[in-house]
Amino acid sequence: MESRAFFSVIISPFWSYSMVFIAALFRLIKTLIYPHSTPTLFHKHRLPPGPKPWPIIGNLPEMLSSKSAPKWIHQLMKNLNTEIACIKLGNVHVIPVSNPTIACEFLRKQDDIFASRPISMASRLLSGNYSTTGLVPYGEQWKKMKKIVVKELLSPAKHRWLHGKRMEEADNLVRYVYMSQNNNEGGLVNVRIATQHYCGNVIRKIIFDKRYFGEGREDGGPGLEEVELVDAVFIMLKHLYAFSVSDYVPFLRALDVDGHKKMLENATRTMNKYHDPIIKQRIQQWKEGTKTETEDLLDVMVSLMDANNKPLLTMQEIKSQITEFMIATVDNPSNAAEWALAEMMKQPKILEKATEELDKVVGKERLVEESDIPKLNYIKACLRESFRLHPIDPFNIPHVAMCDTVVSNYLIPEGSHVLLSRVELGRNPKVWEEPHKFKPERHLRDDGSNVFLTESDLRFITFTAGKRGCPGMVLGTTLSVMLLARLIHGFTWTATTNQPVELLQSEDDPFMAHPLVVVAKPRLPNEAYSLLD
Ligand code: HEM
Repeated sequence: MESRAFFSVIISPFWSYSMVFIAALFRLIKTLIYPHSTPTLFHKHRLPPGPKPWPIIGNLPEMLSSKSAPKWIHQLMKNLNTEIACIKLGNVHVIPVSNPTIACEFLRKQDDIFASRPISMASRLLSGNYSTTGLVPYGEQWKKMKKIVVKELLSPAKHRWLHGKRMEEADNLVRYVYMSQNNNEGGLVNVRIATQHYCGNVIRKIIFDKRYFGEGREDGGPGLEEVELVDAVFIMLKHLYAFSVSDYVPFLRALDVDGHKKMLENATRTMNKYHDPIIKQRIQQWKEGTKTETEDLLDVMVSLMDANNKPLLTMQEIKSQITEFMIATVDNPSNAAEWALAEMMKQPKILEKATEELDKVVGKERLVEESDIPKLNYIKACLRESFRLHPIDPFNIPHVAMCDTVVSNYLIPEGSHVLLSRVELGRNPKVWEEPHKFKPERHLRDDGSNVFLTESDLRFITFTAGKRGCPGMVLGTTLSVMLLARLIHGFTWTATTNQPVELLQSEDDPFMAHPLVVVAKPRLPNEAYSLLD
């Protein structure tokens, strides 16, 4: 009798409707929080450790009250004693990582799942509404552009084809430093200007076959136009993936609360002002048949045809891909060379060893050539050390999870933004002995074999690995090595008495706090520089 009463309660219509309603409510709430969740993963695994999020806004209040989002994230990981964390910004799970084994799980083992990029105000603006390669979420557009970039624009054959243009700029670099001489005392050189503009000149030269947009300068230095353009590139870089609050709180988007949008629009306008007329004219020339010879990468882009003999790239794709190449080329090599030279000046034995290598491989009768690069292992070790210790960005470009998955036994929900920490990977004390010391020897191999700038084990970040790995590896290596090698081989470098070299990082970004301004004196016989006339 009692059991009959019990079952009649259980199955009474009121109770069964209530149970169904409660279950549906739970499911709705969960779907709102985790729109595409995989139930078993959510049962079995926890999110990586992290601060407790507020409803809806997540940990945005803590992030906004910190001076710098990257520093706040890194400090938080230290406080939690973790090498992988989960921070909620609005509805987005942000997953910072500072351990190479975990980093390899994301970018090598589960590369297919993490091959997308976030949607953000800055990436949309800079990529021309996602018409490029690097800033574009995974999909057909990315596949199309990556194929073109790898096979048509940055292929080994194109790299060889563009050798002459790169060498012209390597000579211009030496000319610019050489022309700073007053008398036998040497000349004062702002190394940051020399390195940033060398990179800007090379990419401009190989794309547009042009180094100056305006009159230029006698000494080979940047004109006003080039200064304006490179400044615009660094504004773009600073505000791309810069934790803009409106990316996490959609209803704030129209307000541009942190002013990032305005700054990016101005920078884009500057770049377009110089690039657009050249691109438009070139497209016209090819259309009219007044240009038929392929002389630079812009010609290659304009003349690529699809199966129906129609242009493969739209004007927007050409414009935006060129902007992306500019952003991708200028920052890493210039920053690595500036920091490397400063570190080497602080440890003269290292500078001496690098100079000895250069004299042995190149001699003193000529300047460094690209064909010397394979033999310059110590120079490459110095550059690796600079990339490890002084990365230009605190984090790698974000990768986005395309479905729920488990990494390092933690749940990583679909849509998570994975941020490999360039700073903390390179300085992880479990991986690197004396992590804060500039010690190029750690990158030399016992058997004396070739040193590369690539680091596929992700113990620090240069070009990363996998689907979204950098397609500019060869060009990036060439630029970095030629830059540092030519500066060190061609000149002796000393600090001025009133401005000693200080290895101090800027509060706001990964640059040296003060540009490296030091005295350069030619160290080769005059004949070695004669080709520069
Ligand atoms: C030393 C120089 C360079 C370094 C250290 C570097 C580093 C990187 C890194 C870390 C990424 C992101 C990889 C990832 O998401 O995991 C990347 C992507 C990319 N880089 Fe580079 N890069 C360099 C030079 C260049 C150059 C010269 C170009 C082209 C002119 C270039 C074009 C690209 C492109 C298009 C992507 C996006 C790839 C994709 O999303 O599929 N990079 N680079």
